[in-house]
Amino acid sequence: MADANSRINPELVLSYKFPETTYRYSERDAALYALGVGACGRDAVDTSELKYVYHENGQQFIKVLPTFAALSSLDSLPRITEIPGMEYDPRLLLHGQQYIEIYRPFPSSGYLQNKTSIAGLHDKGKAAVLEIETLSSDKECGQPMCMNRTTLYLKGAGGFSRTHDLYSYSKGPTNQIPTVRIPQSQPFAVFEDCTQPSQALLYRLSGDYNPLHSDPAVAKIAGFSRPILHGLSTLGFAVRAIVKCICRGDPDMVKSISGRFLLHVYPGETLITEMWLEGSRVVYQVKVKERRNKAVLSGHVDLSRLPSQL
Ligand SMILES: CCC/C=C/C(=O)SCCNC(=O)CCNC(=O)[C@H](O)C(C)(C)COP(=O)([O-])OP(=O)([O-])OC[C@H]1O[C@@H](n2cnc3c(N)ncnc32)[C@H](O)[C@@H]1OP(=O)([O-])[O-]
Repeated sequence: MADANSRINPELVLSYKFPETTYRYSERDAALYALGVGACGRDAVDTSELKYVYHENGQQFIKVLPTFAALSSLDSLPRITEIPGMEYDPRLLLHGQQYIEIYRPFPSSGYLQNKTSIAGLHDKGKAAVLEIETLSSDKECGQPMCMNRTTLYLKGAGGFSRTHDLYSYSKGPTNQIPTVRIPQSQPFAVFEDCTQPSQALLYRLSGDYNPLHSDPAVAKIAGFSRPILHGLSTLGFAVRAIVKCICRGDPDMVKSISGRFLLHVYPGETLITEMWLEGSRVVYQVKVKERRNKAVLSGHVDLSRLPSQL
């Protein structure tokens, strides 16, 4: 049920129109982001990852990781505090899911135009689930670059339905990402990676300054023993592992990404990404080694093609 700080009026919320925004990024932003999702974190001369942070071997531009596409939508998210009819406790907000479609590889710098809308609102009783969709296009030529659907899980903000049936609105039939079915078979590949104790402090410089990831007092109020890692950083680790192990290091093969955050990650923990191939779809799950291999993220990544030597 809703807590004292929460009250949601679905009609008012759904009538809200986000203003269009722009997002300009440079090669420095792309490199900083790559470090925030662990590129070269274990090996500063990793030949398959230097390209994300450095002009390796005379390469003219750095390469951009596919999950960088999620950053273009971040600007609109703080606006949800301004949505009329959307009263909730922002300290209890968690990132529930992320879905990204990539229409063209991101160049190492760019200028994007964002159109954002509400794609879903659901009453889960103990929580409200809000889905925000952002279509990003190249500001100069108008070509679509990517689409992000961000699902926010607002603890304590449920209980706003006016009938017995729980309120549920979706712009499309499949907005919410169901939990993926993890195959029983041995994974095709497994990749282990360490997040750094300072990982969230580094990742936040890519644009998500929520104090849940940096302030011990705020983390305690939200129910965590210390600041937790951004969900999008964990997702970045997972997709980087898939690019490394399945795409043979080619980030441009990634067409779409979906992920559901199942449990928080503490910076400094070890992430084990398991991957299964189902045609050109990679089903994956991420576990935390230090917490008895508990699953923290699962989802799938669709590839435009498979590498020839798989
Ligand atoms: C982006 C800006 C801010 C960034 C912040 C961060 O990075 S925070 C760091 C990154 N994020 C994190 O660290 C968050 C990690 N995740 C968690 O802590 C937990 O999964 C939880 C608290 C989100 C939900 O746990 P729980 O035990 O309270 O939930 P339950 O199993 O009892 O299900 C209740 C209902 O909700 C549904 N539902 C469930 N999960 C999700 C989901 N993820 N997503 C969407 N929906 C979800 C489920 O289907 C069910 O609906 P149904 O089927 O009845 O219609």
